[in-house]
Amino acid sequence: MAEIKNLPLPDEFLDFLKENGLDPSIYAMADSTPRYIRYSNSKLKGLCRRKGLLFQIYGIDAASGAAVSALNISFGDHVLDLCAAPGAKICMILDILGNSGSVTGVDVARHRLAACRTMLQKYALGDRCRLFVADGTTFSIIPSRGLDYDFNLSSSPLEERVDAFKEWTSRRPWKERKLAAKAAVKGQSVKGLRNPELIFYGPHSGVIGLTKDEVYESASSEKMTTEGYDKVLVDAECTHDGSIKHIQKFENWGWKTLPHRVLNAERTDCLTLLQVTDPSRAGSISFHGLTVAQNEDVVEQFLSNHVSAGKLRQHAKSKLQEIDGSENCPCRSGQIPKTLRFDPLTSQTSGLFIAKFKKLPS
Ligand SMILES: C[S@@+](CC[C@H](N)C(=O)[O-])C[C@H]1O[C@@H](n2cnc3c(N)ncnc32)[C@H](O)[C@@H]1O
Repeated sequence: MAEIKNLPLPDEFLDFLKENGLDPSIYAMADSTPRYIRYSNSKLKGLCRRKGLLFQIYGIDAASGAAVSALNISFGDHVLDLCAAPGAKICMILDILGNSGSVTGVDVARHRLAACRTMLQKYALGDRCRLFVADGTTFSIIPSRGLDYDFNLSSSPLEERVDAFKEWTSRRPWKERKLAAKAAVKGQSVKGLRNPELIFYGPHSGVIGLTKDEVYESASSEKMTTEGYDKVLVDAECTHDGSIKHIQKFENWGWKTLPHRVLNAERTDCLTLLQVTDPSRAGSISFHGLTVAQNEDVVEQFLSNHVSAGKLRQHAKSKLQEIDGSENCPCRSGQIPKTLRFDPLTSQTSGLFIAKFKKLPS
């Protein structure tokens, strides 16, 4: 593939970069962007013990890895990944948690989340994971904390609980699929998105033994705060101008389609809405665009909505946090202190912006 600096970037895109104070040379390292992998030491040891030299590795961009590290995941955390597909970050989160806590992955794109499910199964990481096709801006299902269904302690055995979830299988009975399709059509919201639809759950995700009403119960914002997630990752959709890999795809898609696909104003506005979504407890957000409008401006907007519990009571106070270990990352500070920018040229990653917030007690 030719170096990206020699690619025929359309004038509109060059103007866009200029307007945003971005130097087109940030795309010059396209051909030499290294491939990154992550492997888990404990897993490596365990697997090596059991299967000789076999060990498990998977690819993840270093900047994406930094977005997950920013969460400072602790043993037992219940983590919400609001834009989860196709799933590189959710794999890393599950890998860090091991046999503790849980992860709930949400994405509006069913086909992308189905690809995420395939990845979880391929890497055997789905044990404590649930995947919901849902709109992250309105998602309000709390984590299941009773993660192991206890047949002995339960007052009614699994078979007696009408509608109770049993072990997940990709081969759902025809009747169940028909009912789900009917419910999905009924549940169309004003935005045209379906009500949450559970498309995968692991054996220790807390779903088995619960009824549909229990699994899909929508929590009040108060309950979401007290019983919600310990960490939230919002890997928001954006124009993707910061992603080298995305820009390279226009070689196949045609450069003329770039202004429509990347710079479409309506799309950008709608995405900004997601980017100001309130993470329910503590979380990091990461964006793949490089413009100030998609990054620092969103952080400013978020903070102004959350700066004072008294000012806007529907939002709890939030504070920007320092990202631990950032001194060892190939990134620089964003225009707002404590935020990080990985541009493709200096970081040799595919490009990312990261901000970390902590919800403060009101
Ligand atoms: C940058 S990708 C996420 C990449 C993913 N975190 C990973 O590590 O592979 C952004 C995702 O956000 C999803 N998305 C966009 N709007 C959404 C919304 N309102 N609610 C949930 N997901 C949304 C898109 O479908 C897309 O899969």
